[in-house]
This record gives sequence, structure tokens and C-alpha cells, in this order.
Amino acid sequence: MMPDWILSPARLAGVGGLLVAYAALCARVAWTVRRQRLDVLRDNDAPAAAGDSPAVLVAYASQTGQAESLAHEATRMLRESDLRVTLLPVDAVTANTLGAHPRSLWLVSTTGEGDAPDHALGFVQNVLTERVDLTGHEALVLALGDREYRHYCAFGERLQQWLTAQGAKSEWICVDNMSCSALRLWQSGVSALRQELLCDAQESRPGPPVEEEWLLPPEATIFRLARRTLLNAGSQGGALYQLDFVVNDSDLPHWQSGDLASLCLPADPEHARDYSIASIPADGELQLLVRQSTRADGSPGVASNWLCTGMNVGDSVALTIRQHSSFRLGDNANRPLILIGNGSGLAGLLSHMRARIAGGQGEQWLLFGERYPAHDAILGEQLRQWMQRGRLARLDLAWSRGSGERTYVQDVLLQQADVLKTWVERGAAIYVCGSRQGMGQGVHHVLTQILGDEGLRVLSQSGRYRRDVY
Ligand SMILES: Cc1cc2nc3c(=O)[nH]c(=O)nc-3n(C[C@H](O)[C@H](O)[C@H](O)COP(=O)(O)O)c2cc1C
Repeated sequence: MMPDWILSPARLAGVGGLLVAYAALCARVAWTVRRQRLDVLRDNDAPAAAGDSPAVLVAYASQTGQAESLAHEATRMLRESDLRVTLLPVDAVTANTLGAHPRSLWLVSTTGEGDAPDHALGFVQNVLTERVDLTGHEALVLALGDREYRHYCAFGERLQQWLTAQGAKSEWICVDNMSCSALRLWQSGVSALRQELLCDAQESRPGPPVEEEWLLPPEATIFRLARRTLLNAGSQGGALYQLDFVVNDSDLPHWQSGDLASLCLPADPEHARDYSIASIPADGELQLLVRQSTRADGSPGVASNWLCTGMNVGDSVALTIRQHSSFRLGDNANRPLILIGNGSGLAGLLSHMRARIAGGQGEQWLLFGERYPAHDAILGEQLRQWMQRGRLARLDLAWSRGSGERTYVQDVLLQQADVLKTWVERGAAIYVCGSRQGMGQGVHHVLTQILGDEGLRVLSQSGRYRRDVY
């Protein structure tokens, strides 16, 4: 098994010292919340300030936004020391970019089955297949992953191997499920780089002091469970609940459609669980759709069971909003939308429908799949009303069980291939949310059949094909 983190012995010695200092800081205080919110910082991506040192490249590949957030944090910390930083998603990194930067930090996650995030596809095809002379280049890779997947941190590993093969001096840190200990190591590694750069570039020019703890702590909000509604009474599948959370004394935190709510159980603070938010702030509450899950060995899923049956209406829970940039509307806000999903994946699609309806946009087509029409027509009345009122342009429901033929959303998609092509020609964007196996893979396959490999790749690279599949 691969350890939580991997570093060369030389760097380990340096990092070890820093860790001691870090531990002292940890003992003094846990996270210090006194900085601006991350979304404010995101706007602060202007080119770096002063300094004639060569810029550091900070590149990220992120599916659900964690690597991206960490990249923004590292950038902010370096810029606060007056260092020059180029912050880019990996799809904007070319051989020339690399040549222009003697040092780089990479923050990359692994998704699918050992794959790179969707937006990194072009980088994988165009850069990782090339030979680029990186002799003398120094890199540090933060590989986000989850040990429960077979190909643990596979994309980070691939990147690390490529950098090393090009002659770069590269080290990497693997992070299992955002493990705090591995992230502290990363923080120490970046702090060490900052010190090196300050020594190189400034010599006598003192930079502003920077705190050792610079990773922004996640800002949680205390929500109260106002209502819990079973959406699929009588279903043979796992119970699916709608949970409506409100805040008591403060304002609702801000989020956009497509974002996630992250929950840490008191019994397992190291591992956060993410849920798609089904509502928008204008609804006045944060709504989740949660399936009561059972593990392969028959034991109940800890977090889902606590949410579905353990906590009582009126109980409080700390939730952190996670910006999910790769699944937000972004530039697609005014495009026709094709929304495809199944089961609890309706949550991620609902928030987009609600955001668009609130903005007076009705050009959206929902394709949704479940098991039995009699018991699994989740929020069916709401969807029918939207259709009647012109808030949805099309609604296709696919039932995989019941009296008729087994039908999945990908089957409906194939039957509607001509309609799909027309929508895409008119500029539509495609959003897929729900289970990866079966639905996500099946839909991807059918989209490739209809639009071609190249057609789908172009859509993906331009942000018009976005997935939140799990
Ligand atoms: C659908 C899905 C597939 C994943 N596949 C893998 C995988 O194959 N290997 C791995 O190490 N981690 C995998 N992960 C875990 C992610 O890499 C991990 O959650 C990471 O912190 C996400 O970072 P991001 O938000 O920047 O994308 C997967 C996560 C999801 C949701």
C-alpha cells in the first residue's frame, strides 16, 4: 500500500524541522479564522505584485474543487510574501509555460477510475505525451485522492512520473481523503519553498511576515434540520430523503447552484462527506437529497444513516459549503441546458433548474432515471408543474423496473439523438449528476456515440459537458 504521503529523504529532513515548528503552532491554536472568505480571494487573481524573482507556476486539476481551492490558497500565501505567481488550470499549461517557470507547484486530484479531472483532458493528451526538457526545474506535486479507490492518486502519480522523466526534480505528497496530516506536510513544503524564494530573490529586502498556518480553514455554518421527508415510500431501493436545513441566528451562507455541502461526523472528523445542494439561497433553506445507503458488507453507511434516521428534526449540524466550480453554471448560465441524472443525483440538477427558473430561463431539458414509476417518481409533482408552466422545455423520465421495458436515461438519450444534436448545435451545455457506474458511464458512452469522441472532447474542454458522478 502506498503511504499517505511520499517525499524524498532530502526534502524529508527539511520538512521534518518545519513540522516540529508546525506542531508547536498547532498546539498553540487550531485553525485561526481571520482571513477573507475564499470566494473573495478567488477574485484576487490579478498578476502578482512586485519582485523580480522568476515566477512560480501553481497549476491545478480539480474535479470537485478541492485541489483548486488549495491552489488558490498556496497562491495567496506566496503573493502575500510579494512573490510572483502564475496560477493556471492545467489545461492552460503548455511546454512554453513550463519553460518560463523554474519552479512549479501542482495540485491535482484523481477522478473516475484513476483518471484526470475532465478539464485536464487536453493537458493529458497534449502535454503529458510530449518530451519537454525540464532539467533544473523544481516541482512539488500535491496528489488528492481517496484510498478506497483502486487507482489511488493515479493521476498525481502519472504527473509526478512525467515531470521526473523530463528531468525535473520533483517530489510528491499523496492526500487520502483530504487527510489533515498530509495537508500539513504540503503546507510545510510550500512554506519551505517560500523561504527559499525569499532568500533567492530578496537577499536584503525583507518581506512581510507570513503566518506558518496559511491554509484557509473551512468555514462551517451551523444549520438546523427543519424537515425531513421520505421521497420514495414503498420503494424497493434505499430510502431517499429530502432534508431541509435552516440557520437560526445568522444569514444563510452564500452558494451557487452546483455547489456541495460538506459534513464531518463528530465520530470521524478526518473524513468529510460531500452532498450536492438541491436548493439555491433564494429558497431560504439548504436542501439535500440523501439516500440511506448500505455498504457492500450489509452494514449501514455511517453518514447517510445518521442524516436519514439518527439526527432528529430540530437538531443542529455543522455544514461547510464547497464551491464546486467544475459543476457550476459558469459561462453556461444563458445557454440551453440538458440535465441528465438518476436517483439522488436529481439534487445537483434541481439546484440548476431552480437557479434558472429564478432567472426566468426555461430552456432546460431534464432526463431523469429511477426504478419504479409507482414509488420512485421523486418530486414528480414539482417536475410536472414546471413542465406545465414552461419552466422546463422537455421532461423525459426513464424507469428501469416496472411493467414496461427496462429503460435507462442513456436509452432515452439514444432515442432522442437528433433532438440532442439540435440542442448542442444551438449551444446547449450538458450536465450529468448521479451514479457513476451504470448511469454516468452509460450516458458518457451514448454521448460519444451521438456526438463523436472529438465532439464530446470539444464540449468538455469548453466547459459545456460537466459531470458530478459518484
Ligand atoms: C467519482 C469519483 C471518482 C474518484 N476516483 C478516484 C480514484 O480513482 N482514485 C483516487 O485516488 N481518488 C478518487 N476519487 C477521490 C478524489 O480524488 C478526492 O475526493 C479528491 O479530494 C477530490 O479533489 P477535487 O475536488 O480537486 O477533484 C474519486 C472521487 C470521486 C467523486
